[in-house]
Amino acid sequence: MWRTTGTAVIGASPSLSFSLLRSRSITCAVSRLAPYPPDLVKWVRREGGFVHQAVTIAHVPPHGLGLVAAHEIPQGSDLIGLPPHLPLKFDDGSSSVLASLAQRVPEELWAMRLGLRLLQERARTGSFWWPYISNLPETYSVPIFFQGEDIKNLQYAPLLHQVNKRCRFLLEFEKEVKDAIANLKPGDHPFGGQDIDASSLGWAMSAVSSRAFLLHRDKLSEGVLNDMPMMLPLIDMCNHSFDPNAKIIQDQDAENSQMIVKAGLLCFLQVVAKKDIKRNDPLELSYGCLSNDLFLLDYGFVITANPYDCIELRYDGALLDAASMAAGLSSPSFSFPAPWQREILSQLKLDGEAKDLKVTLGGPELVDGRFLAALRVLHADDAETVLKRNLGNLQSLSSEPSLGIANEVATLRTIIGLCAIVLQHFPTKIMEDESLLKQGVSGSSELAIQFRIQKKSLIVNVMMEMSQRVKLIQSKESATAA
Ligand SMILES: C[S@@+](CC[C@H](N)C(=O)[O-])C[C@H]1O[C@@H](n2cnc3c(N)ncnc32)[C@H](O)[C@@H]1O
Repeated sequence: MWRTTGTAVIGASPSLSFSLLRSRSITCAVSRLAPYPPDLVKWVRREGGFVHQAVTIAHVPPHGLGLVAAHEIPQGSDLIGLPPHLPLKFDDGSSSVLASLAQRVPEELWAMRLGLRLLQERARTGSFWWPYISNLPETYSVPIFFQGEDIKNLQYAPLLHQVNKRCRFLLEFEKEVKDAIANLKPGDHPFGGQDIDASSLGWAMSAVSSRAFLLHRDKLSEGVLNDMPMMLPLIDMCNHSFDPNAKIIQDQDAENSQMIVKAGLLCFLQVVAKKDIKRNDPLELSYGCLSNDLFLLDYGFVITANPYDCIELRYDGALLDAASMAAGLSSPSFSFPAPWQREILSQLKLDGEAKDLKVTLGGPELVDGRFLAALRVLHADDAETVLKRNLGNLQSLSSEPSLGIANEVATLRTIIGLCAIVLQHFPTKIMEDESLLKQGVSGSSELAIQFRIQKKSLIVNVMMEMSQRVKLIQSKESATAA
């Protein structure tokens, strides 16, 4: 039953630290662990679950497999209901060795904890979950499996940092796992005597991060719902959309012991149609309002024009001085704010002991509120006017120019200047990236290039949006003056 997931190659590129390169191609996303896995729909029904008669598993290029409606399904219909014993959770049957290994996994890499459990079931002969596990993809297109060169090709430091952190963790965790299981008796071995390496750990972590759902498990004593990641067979065949036609419903009523009765079956949770679904439509869920960084890191894909994508910047006075000079503004004061301006920067947590200098551009807000307020304040020279204003209003792009037209234009032009500087720091231009894609590249290179194109497009969009605002403000001003 156990199939090896390839070998880890450390430091695949001379300039980048780590990658868990596999020997297999990552583009073969549809290839499953077993060549002919059992029918998942039949298994779920046999185990007491409910599957709408129109729900089928099909190829949904380029997303791999997905659920598709074989005929029309009206809004509100029950699509899938799972009984409580079908989800794969960490606690079921996990040994003490597994539990102590799980404790060594940092909170942010929670997927690795459930991944240990998945590896345990993957190795167990006759596992109850084999019909589910055998249907899982054999490989994942997440960047921990990219060639070192493709990690570098992402061209975006915050993501490079995350990828390297994950790779480093997996390589260190491999040693911890090997040490923990080295001298165990065969009966105590959590992975049935199988060897575990960074690559198999990476496979399990990616299987979980790309498929698990955080669900309410039980209410703590204070009545607070405790979230727990679970793998939901069949439901996790749904692909992602920001405008999904299906949603997951879980009964949150503890008195009701988290059960829903559907079609005479006792279900732990269910998927229902949010809209009327047409014949051949894919059934889609929303994985959340995530940036492309998270989609790529956890799921191995990138969304074009993702409204939740953003770029992370570090608030830096010298950089902002350069940005306002690039925008043609004279005497910038970002590097040496006046005491009253520093006081406001501290309130915005962009100065002082509790400072958090990470700011963002893009996403629904377009410009990070704290950052926008700081720019407005630092372009102002009259403390009295600024101190009369509400700090909340200063953080909003939608409000009227709160510190006057000249201040607003200078603020927006500084953002445009900053965007120009950030764009210049990317080693390639969008046009070059697009022509590379046209030439044809490997699956991981394509993802890396798509990712950086999206980051650059986002910056261009912010620049365009800011320029439009400048024009609008100036035209309003000249109309008033006329
Ligand atoms: C929960 S699984 C969905 C089932 C999966 N397509 C399969 O073949 O098993 C999530 C994975 O599906 C793919 N996927 C889902 N939604 C996608 C989307 N909107 N664009 C690209 N790939 C998507 C990605 O490979 C992702 O890691």
